[in-house]
Amino acid sequence: MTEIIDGEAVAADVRDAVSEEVSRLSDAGVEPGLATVLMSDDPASETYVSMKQRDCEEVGIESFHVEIDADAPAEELYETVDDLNERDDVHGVLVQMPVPDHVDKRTVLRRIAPEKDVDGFHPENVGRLVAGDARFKPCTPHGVQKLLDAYDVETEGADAVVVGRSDIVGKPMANLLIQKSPTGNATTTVCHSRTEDLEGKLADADIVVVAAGIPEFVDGSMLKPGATVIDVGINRVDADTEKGYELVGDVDYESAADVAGAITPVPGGVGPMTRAMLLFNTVRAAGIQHDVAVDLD
Ligand SMILES: Nc1nc(=O)c2c([nH]1)NC[C@@H]1CN(c3ccc(C(=O)N[C@@H](CCC(=O)O)C(=O)O)cc3)C=[N+]21
Repeated sequence: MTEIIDGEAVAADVRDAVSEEVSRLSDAGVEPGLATVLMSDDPASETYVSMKQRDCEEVGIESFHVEIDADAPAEELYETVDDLNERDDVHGVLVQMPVPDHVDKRTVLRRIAPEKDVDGFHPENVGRLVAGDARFKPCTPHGVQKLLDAYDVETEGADAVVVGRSDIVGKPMANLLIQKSPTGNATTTVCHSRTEDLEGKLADADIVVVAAGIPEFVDGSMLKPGATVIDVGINRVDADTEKGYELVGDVDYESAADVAGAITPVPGGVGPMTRAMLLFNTVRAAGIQHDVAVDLD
């Protein structure tokens, strides 16, 4: 039987653990706060940001939100980040991606104070992760790691294939999988748009993480029977539904579920974990900034 990996359930457990740490911080006089910045008219981005605010409320994290006109000068975004960096009540700063074309993404990511960079995208935090001394693990790969752990998926010595090499998912995911740790130690292959023989790489994979950004890119015929399949894709495709679209992953769920040993659904798989790990990082950030020990790992 194929096991369906319940991201909502594991995310709820993470939120419970975060809530407890919020209480401990509060006893120490610290109220953790997260600021989200949105510079986009994209409806999906608006949905995600409002979900993040709702999550904060649920666990007792103060949330602040700044919206900037999508056609405002880039400097306005940079200065907003500077202001949030300075504020004592803001422990985490997240600038929702993507930002408009006239904004330099690298400048934004460098401008966020590394100790408030709860996405883990600042070069200092990327470097620390690669060096095996992570401060904030990027939320999506960290969430995947938690899912694998929660479902006792053995990574040690496993053959893992990551499909996609983005800075926010593919690269950090591969880094976590190769690390010398009980949740790492996998033999990891990273495939991407120039990979010659994706089928050949997937055929032997015990763990497959797909973050290609292409709807239903991987299907069951490409998987090793019993493989654990983690679908990071969240694609809105036009459909005759109330909202006018449906969410599909980067994996063809029907065919993959027939072959896989365990699989994440979309929605309800990796997405909720990404949001939960953001709360986790925010509480860690507050702990670091106020020198209060936080019991999360
Ligand atoms: N600075 C930054 N940090 C991010 O972490 C970030 C970002 N920018 N830009 C966009 C992506 C995307 N992302 C999602 C997180 C959760 C769901 C999620 O919870 N999805 C639900 C469904 C949501 C729905 O109904 O649309 C699910 O999969 O079950 C989706 C997408 C975070 N991102």
